[in-house]
Amino acid sequence: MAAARTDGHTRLDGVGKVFARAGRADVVLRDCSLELLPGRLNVLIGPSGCGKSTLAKLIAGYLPPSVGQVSVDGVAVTGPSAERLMVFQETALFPWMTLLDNVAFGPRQAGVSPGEAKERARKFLARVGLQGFDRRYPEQLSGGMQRRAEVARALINRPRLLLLDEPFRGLDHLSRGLMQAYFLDLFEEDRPTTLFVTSEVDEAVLLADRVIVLTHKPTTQRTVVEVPLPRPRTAGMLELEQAVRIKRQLLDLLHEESGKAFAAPAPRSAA
Ligand SMILES: Nc1ncnc2c1ncn2[C@@H]1O[C@H](COP(=O)(O)OP(=O)(O)OP(=O)(O)O)[C@@H](O)[C@H]1O
Repeated sequence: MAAARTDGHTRLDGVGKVFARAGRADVVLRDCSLELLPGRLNVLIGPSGCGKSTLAKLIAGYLPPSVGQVSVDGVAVTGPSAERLMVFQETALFPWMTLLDNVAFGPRQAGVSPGEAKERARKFLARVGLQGFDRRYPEQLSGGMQRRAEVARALINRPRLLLLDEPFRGLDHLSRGLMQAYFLDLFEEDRPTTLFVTSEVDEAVLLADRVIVLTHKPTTQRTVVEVPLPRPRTAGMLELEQAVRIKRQLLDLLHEESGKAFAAPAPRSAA
């Protein structure tokens, strides 16, 4: 296992996010302060609709905060950057490029020669079990394979920060398990600073070094739950007493926060 990366330290300080919807202010985040620790797999979990994707997009620089500041390694985030890469549920592979060209795209943009970029891309495709699929186009692959290619396409660039917004949502149980295993393998090799958004408690415990639990909307950090299970991780570890205990703790927190969401009146004021 390589040494963990030391960059990508991310902070949200007093962040608020308000959307205007049908003439009303929808306060999604309010006074939200939290940190993503470098070289660690930071998982973000919270009640349905609380603003997990919004938070990931603020860090990626796709959305500006209404108030407060987002910074990475002490530098304020003011827009998207190749140093902060985001993987979504929906495929973002270029449909007109082969898998190899899709994965080689980042290094090519960074000025790496075509031969070297393709060589590196082949290695990354092999690491996600897609050797032999170099010449296929995205539409010729299953959804799970497309997402594996996408994770390879992000990681090949060695971003300062890797953001994944429920990348395995909607996959069947077996495909999801396979994706998690490939992803763990990639993460444990390079230990990039990672934010992984999920709504699945099992997935959170299996992957995370630390789980950031969000409150109901208007959202802020409720608490951070450490997951001190050893690495490399395997799905079997979810049966360990320690894992079961953490899972129960997370479920209790989520039930509590989801319950509050039902009890709370619709927010009207700005953050
Ligand atoms: N671009 C936008 N314009 C207006 N409202 C938005 C926008 N993006 C998100 N919202 C609102 O912000 C709230 C939080 O949405 P978001 O998708 O961030 O939550 P989530 O926790 O990721 O949801 P889920 O659990 O369903 O994945 C929702 O009420 C949503 O309608």
